[in-house]
Amino acid sequence: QSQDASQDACAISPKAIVSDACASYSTLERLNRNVKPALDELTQTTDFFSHYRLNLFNKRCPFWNDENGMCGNIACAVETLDNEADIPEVWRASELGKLEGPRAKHPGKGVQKERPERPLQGKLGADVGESCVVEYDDECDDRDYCVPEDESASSKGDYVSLLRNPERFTGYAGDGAKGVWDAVYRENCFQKSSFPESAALGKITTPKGPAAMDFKAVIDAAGRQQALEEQRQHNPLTPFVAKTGLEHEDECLEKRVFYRVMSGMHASISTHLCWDFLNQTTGQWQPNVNCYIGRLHKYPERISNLYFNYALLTRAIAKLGPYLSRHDAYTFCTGDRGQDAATRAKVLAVTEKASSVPQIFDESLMFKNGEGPSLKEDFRNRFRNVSRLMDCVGCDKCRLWGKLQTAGYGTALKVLFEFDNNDEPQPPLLKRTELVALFNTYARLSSSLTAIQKFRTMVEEAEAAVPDQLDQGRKEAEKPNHIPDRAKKPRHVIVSTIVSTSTEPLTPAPSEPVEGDIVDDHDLPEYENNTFRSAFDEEIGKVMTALGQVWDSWVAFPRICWYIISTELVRLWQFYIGLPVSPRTWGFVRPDADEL
Ligand SMILES: Cc1cc2nc3c(=O)[nH]c(=O)nc-3n(C[C@H](O)[C@H](O)[C@H](O)COP(=O)(O)OP(=O)(O)OC[C@H]3O[C@@H](n4cnc5c(N)ncnc54)[C@H](O)[C@@H]3O)c2cc1C
Repeated sequence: QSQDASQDACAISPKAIVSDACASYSTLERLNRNVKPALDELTQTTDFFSHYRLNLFNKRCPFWNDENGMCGNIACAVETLDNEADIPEVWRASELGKLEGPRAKHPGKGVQKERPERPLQGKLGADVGESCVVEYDDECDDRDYCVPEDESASSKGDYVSLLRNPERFTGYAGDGAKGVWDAVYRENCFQKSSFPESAALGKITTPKGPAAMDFKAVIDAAGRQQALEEQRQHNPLTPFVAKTGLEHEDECLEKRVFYRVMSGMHASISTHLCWDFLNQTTGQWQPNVNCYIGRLHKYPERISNLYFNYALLTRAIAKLGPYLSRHDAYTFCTGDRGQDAATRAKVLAVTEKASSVPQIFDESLMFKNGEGPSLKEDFRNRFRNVSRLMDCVGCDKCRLWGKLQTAGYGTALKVLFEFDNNDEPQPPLLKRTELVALFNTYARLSSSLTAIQKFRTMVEEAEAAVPDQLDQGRKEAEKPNHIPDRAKKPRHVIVSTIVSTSTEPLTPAPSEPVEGDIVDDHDLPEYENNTFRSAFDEEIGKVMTALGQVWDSWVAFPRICWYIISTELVRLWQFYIGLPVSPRTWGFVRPDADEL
């Protein structure tokens, strides 16, 4: 397809290229409703796609000493959840972040050669056909966007069950988590002129090499990111305006796409942790609207990036369909033909549905014009650095999903940019881990889209409920950012009944309305502290009013005494000289409860 034709096809607005994906929000939501059942079926009912191999424990963070950021140690847990000692052990951050279920080690080369029919050394569980899970060692490819899992580790890692370790709230927060996100966004600083190629983070080849210095070299760029963030905070609360990444508008498409992929991944993780949030008061897993408002609803651009990622992955999956059906090399369960055919059918059901919206994202526009071609290598190296950064995530479950999702996006980029490369007619074959990561990342985005829609409904319901109860004028004056008080209240958000539109696996709908939130105020994100601040201000206001009343009564006291004495003297005189006595005009009255 020609570039001009695709530009026309994308021309949904005068600034067509800025919107980057050629589909509206509602089109993507409709598509998601169509694809999601098949995608859930694939990722939740097949052994092949519900187990992932990764090196979770044997790789150290190559960029800094990450010991302080580890959620496994109690210091991190105390940092994120105050009074942790008072919380039952199973709800502590260090526990929530742990992996569950049996794990099996990747077989060594010798074992693979000797006993290919029964390759795993560990046990994954009775229901798992091992031949559907194992991955044979493949050579790495220059065209990879992620670092191979065994790059710096002696072990090839473990297979873990994704179903037994859902992505959800873990309590991982504080400097460790923030440091990783900051470093991820710093990778977006493509500054070829001021950032020499030799210092590019993508050139890091050894852990603990020049990387730490390079991070310092780009620290200025973080200031710009902060400025953008402040700019974002002033966005009006209209989450679905077509205002997609405007602050990146001056950048070329490639740089914008890089930022969007990172931000969209971050938004998806935030969505899942808000949707599957642990209420430590009741012990229930449930959506936390307040968390959603603070992390996503107030930032339409983040939601837009999430939708952009959905479009990007949809395009990659659709593009992969013909390759998966054509190439015999893709077997999903070696040694079990029946299961192989069943899994293949489920894969193709997803790729077929994903192909139902053509022109969803046009990758042919990337790395073509201007500085585009020279950016490709840089883009790939930066993406590899992000995948290395995932080893700095100090919480097992978060690291699992962080690694899986970066690998998933890396695979999508590989499919988009390397599969029809005219210079290299032979497309690279995908490894098992890449396929599993790609489809599970797509499933994550799919769940995020569903959760975002439900969250939006909850906020709308909360907004609609407020005018009945409050005077409209007072409400507008009191509501910062037009978020209803009920929706903003930090510790007592009532989650209204969730309208279920699909067989959403993430939805732990509460049986009855319960209060949300568990984090203590000093560690709360800004949005939650804002509400604490307003409550504090309100209390101070009441104290000041009370002090004013006490002061007024002290000032009035001599006057009141004089009034009582003088009227009583008049009444006494009237009585003494035989006149009718005037009725008493004062008395002792107890204040009622409201006045107190
Ligand atoms: C790879 C990774 C995986 C994680 N997985 C989990 C998990 O599974 N469960 C869990 O409970 N926690 C997880 N965390 C932690 C979680 O993402 C947050 O870091 C944590 O909840 C603290 O949130 P926060 O409000 O301080 O801001 P953070 O989410 O840490 O964000 C840091 C800063 O980045 C900016 N920002 C936030 N969102 C976006 C966005 N979408 N786009 C652009 N900028 C943004 C904001 O300026 C914000 O202040 C993970 C962290 C990482 C690094």
